[in-house]
Amino acid sequence: MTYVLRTASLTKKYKGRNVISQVDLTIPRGEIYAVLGKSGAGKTTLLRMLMGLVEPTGGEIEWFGQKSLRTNPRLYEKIGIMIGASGFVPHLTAAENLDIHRMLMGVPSRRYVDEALDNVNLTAARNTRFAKLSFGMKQRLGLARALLHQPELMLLDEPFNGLDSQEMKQMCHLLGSLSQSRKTTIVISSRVVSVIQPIARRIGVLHEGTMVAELDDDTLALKTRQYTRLRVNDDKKASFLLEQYMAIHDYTVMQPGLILIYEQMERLPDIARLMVEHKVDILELCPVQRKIEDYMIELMRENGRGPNP
Ligand SMILES: Nc1ncnc2c1ncn2[C@@H]1O[C@H](COP(=O)(O)OP(=O)(O)OP(=O)(O)O)[C@@H](O)[C@H]1O
Repeated sequence: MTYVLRTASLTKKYKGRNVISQVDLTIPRGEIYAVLGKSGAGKTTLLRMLMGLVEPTGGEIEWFGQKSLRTNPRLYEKIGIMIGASGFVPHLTAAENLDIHRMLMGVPSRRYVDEALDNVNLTAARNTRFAKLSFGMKQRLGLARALLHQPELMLLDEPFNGLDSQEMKQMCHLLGSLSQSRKTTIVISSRVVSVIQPIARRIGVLHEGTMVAELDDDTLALKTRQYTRLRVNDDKKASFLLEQYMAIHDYTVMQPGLILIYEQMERLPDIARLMVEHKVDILELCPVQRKIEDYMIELMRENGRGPNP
């Protein structure tokens, strides 16, 4: 497998305090990797180190197998960066701003500017001065700049900030299709898990500078799947009844009396009837859809780093 980006024991200290601690990442070509964490977790610091904008205090980063962007500046031709909508000239239009970037990146054809504007739905605003664009439009222009030169690796720090849900969906769709059609590798940071979950192949959960977990999409689907919660006075008898009368086998007895059932969600009334008919007392019976946000909080607690109040 070709790895586009790797870090080993990547660490950043500010004033003697670890802001990023020993982060190991291995990101293969074409993957969308999301760095998830609440405010202050260290996402921007991590992304800025990956962008070559912040010098690590310790550890290593490898881009396309090379250890330094400074001594290999041409690597930037393969990398698209988005840090909000900073660095645009306010009195130039959206298209003019992108054209500057096109020239800087040595992209020969103006067609790329039109294509980038079209990709982020900003064709109609191509002649609008940057200062007059809405916040969301500025964000989208930032993304257009990051993808204009068709980079192999995109590093996007909180690209969804300021976007409405429709715009977020469009951006997710665009990033998903870039990763599929061009095999673009995308590292994206966000505070909002529900936004990035649909497109991320893996999510790294960053908490107080430490990567507390890395979850692939199968694990996430499993951890957040729907189930029926059944609490009874006799879990052995209840389990027997579920298996014998309803052919339910995908369940776990979590603790004495508490059964989580992962199949036949629609048959909740049948479960109730079965238990009553066989004189099993039902103390609780309800469908549960665990939200991914709840799972993340649980994860942090498990790691002894419960979220701040
Ligand atoms: N230049 C700096 N000097 C000192 N401390 C810094 C500096 N940059 C970041 N920090 C600190 O590092 C920690 C992580 O900040 P960072 O901006 O990376 O977090 P974040 O997860 O991106 O947060 P947010 O979601 O709010 O943008 C914070 O405690 C912040 O105060």
